[in-house]
Amino acid sequence: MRAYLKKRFNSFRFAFRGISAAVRSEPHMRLHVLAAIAVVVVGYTFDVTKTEWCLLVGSMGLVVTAEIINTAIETVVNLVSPDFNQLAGRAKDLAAGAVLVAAITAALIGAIIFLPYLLALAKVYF
Ligand SMILES: Nc1ncnc2c1ncn2[C@@H]1O[C@H](COP(=O)(O)OP(=O)(O)OP(=O)(O)O)[C@@H](O)[C@H]1O
Repeated sequence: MRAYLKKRFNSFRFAFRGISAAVRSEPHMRLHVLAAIAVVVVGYTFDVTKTEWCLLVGSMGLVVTAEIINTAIETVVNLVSPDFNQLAGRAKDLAAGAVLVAAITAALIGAIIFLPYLLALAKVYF
């Protein structure tokens, strides 16, 4: 039982080490984290509903997850194919494409949620 718990604990430790490595090594990852903090601040400011929070949290999780997987793919490609190789390039382009799709999806969800709040605020002031 003790060995089992230690193994599970180590799995979490390695996973957190992976997240930390992505944040430290990837400028894009730091941008996603900053964007997520901004979304949380704006969400609190507008007092968005629970359903809207779920969509925002889901979107942020999607983008950060995609970026971590992209970083993992880039790392493996660099390991197995440090020299130019068409397939290596395609693998990296595909992984980067996944991040872009996740980011566009998150941006659209953010716009759908926040635009009505922003328009209501604009009506009060203008
Ligand atoms: N070994 C390779 N062979 C062929 N093309 C490559 C190779 N490495 C990179 N490329 C091409 O260059 C592009 C950029 O690669 P790079 O490793 O710099 O990724 P990046 O998106 O700039 O990563 P980062 O997130 O670190 O900024 C890839 O998407 C791919 O098209």
